[in-house]
Amino acid sequence: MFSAALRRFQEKWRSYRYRFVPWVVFNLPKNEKTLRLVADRSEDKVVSDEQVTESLQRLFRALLRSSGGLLPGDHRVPTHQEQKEGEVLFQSLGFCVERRPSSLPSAGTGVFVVKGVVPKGAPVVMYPGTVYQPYEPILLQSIRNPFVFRCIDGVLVDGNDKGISRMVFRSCSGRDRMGPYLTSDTSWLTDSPRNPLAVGQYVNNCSNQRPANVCYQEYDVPKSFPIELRQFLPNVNYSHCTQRPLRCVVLVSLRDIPAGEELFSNYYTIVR
Ligand SMILES: C[S@@+](CC[C@H](N)C(=O)[O-])C[C@H]1O[C@@H](n2cnc3c(N)ncnc32)[C@H](O)[C@@H]1O
Repeated sequence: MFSAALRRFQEKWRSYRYRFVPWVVFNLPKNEKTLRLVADRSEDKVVSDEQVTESLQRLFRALLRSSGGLLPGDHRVPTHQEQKEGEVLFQSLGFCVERRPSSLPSAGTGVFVVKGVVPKGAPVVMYPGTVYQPYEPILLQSIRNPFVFRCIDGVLVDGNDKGISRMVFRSCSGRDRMGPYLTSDTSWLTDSPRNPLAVGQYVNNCSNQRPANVCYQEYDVPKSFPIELRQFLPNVNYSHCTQRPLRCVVLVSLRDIPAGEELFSNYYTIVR
């Protein structure tokens, strides 16, 4: 009985320790190899914003075609094979990613490359969720929520697909619709997202044994991003009135990643 209680405690601790500041500080030296010191947002770029835009638009155009939506000047009929989002991802970017049980014991779900090879410097997955400016209220949503991602400038992205977080995302997404156009995608809240990249909140933390193969990169969606492609963006602003461009976070590959590998990022980025 005592050993069962101890096991339960150990499991809870393993899952909680990433949010326990003294543990994080004590373990920083162990993560030195992958630890990133970031002084300002421009230092955070592994690839240029233009490259991120290009990759996302290539995939979103293909997803739009496969769902039957034709782009201006585009008269192609979608083939049956294109119906599956994973296949569309493979055809457009050369790899597929999926959520699966992590290769680490008691780490829950992780994200794996399941087909093809991710080349170095590619946006591999996106971090979905509601975007909060530093002054906006997130207290309730953040309680016992390991999915809140903090950007370098204090902007927060709540990638939890359950509870209040889920309701807030759905409500903000419905609110921001522009006439016939949706400006964000709520399907990342389900088991089969329309945008197959929208699983980045499930990427687990690296260790010395499992070094990071992806890193977070913040991406502000440019004004020129086509309105008909915004329906695949898995992020929405909490406040309708925010003047800032929509913040997205992509995870970019640090090296070539073959099929079969789990993605690992570094949760500890220190802002100087
Ligand atoms: C953002 S979530 C990642 C997705 C998570 N694996 C899940 O199934 O919900 C962060 C949580 O994942 C777990 N986790 C992440 N990296 C881990 C690791 N290297 N070892 C054990 N647990 C880990 C911890 O419970 C942490 O609080």
